[in-house]
Amino acid sequence: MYYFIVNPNSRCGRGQTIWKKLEDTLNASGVEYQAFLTEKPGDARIFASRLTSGCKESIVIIAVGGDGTVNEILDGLSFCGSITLGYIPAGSGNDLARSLKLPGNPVRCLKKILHPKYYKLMDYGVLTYGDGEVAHRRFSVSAGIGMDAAVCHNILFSKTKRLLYKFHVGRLAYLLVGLKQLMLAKPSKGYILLDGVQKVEFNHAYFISAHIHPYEGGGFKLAPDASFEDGKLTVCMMNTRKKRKLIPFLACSLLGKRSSNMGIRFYTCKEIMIHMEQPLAVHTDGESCFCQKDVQIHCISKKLRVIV
Ligand SMILES: Nc1ncnc2c1ncn2[C@@H]1O[C@H](COP(=O)(O)OP(=O)(O)OP(=O)(O)O)[C@@H](O)[C@H]1O
Repeated sequence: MYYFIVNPNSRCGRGQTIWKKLEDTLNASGVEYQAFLTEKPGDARIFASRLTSGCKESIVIIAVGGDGTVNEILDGLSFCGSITLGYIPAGSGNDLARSLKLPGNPVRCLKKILHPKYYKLMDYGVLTYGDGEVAHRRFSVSAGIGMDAAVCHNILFSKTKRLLYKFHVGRLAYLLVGLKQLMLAKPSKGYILLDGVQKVEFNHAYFISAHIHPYEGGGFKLAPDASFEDGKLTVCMMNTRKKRKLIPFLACSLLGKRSSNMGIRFYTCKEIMIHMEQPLAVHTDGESCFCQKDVQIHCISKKLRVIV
């Protein structure tokens, strides 16, 4: 039995069309499946939780949607028995699919899942935040604080994105929101603590992102060396006095090239504590974790079995 968790609203409604095609293929192939369609944010987490809590048997869950849908599913999983995750990208950014090199065609992706040849044990990250009540949120691709998260927050509630998708230029929304946030962005003082021992202070950080996979924000290769199988986070920190230095860095990232920008620093660690002097936007896989001054992020090694 295959369990599908589908976000019909992903890519501004394209998820619904993609699911129709997948349903036709599934019905024609005669495989046994059950589908759960989300109606609102948070539903994918509830479905994943219901399917896995207390389940000691092997289970295959297939996510149909964007990185946000995978994020919610991962966040809802109870690792009681053996869980295998299949993923059919139907979102706007699809950074996980890009990194795993999954087929762009949803039906081809489905066939790959129904006849799997390769599996990978993937790391995932956990972000911890909150002063009084501490909250945890898992992520599969990346988590960040600062400008990158502000872009994600803005995109989540953007009306322009929906309009641009109607004209098939949805990715332009990321660029426009990115430019707006670039103009608004203010650097912050603070420090990071790597693996509880290495403290690094900074005065002009625009964002700090911790990666399991190299991409973020719909194709920005912020952490080219990130590996999802090394049990570690690759941390990317943009710390510069000159805001204009962000432009060549982001342009190189979008082109998938390595930047020689002096303001960018990379670290590898199992866990990181980030302190910012003022509350800044925080995201996990593009999903909002509100504004925070302090967050902790750690990596769980090779826990999630994924069909690739
Ligand atoms: N039925 C629904 N209606 C409205 N929002 C939904 C629904 N189901 C899920 N969501 C929310 O939609 C958001 C985005 O979903 P998702 O990431 O799958 O698509 P996307 O934003 O198009 O893709 P990407 O994250 O790859 O850019 C998530 O925050 C999720 O909680």
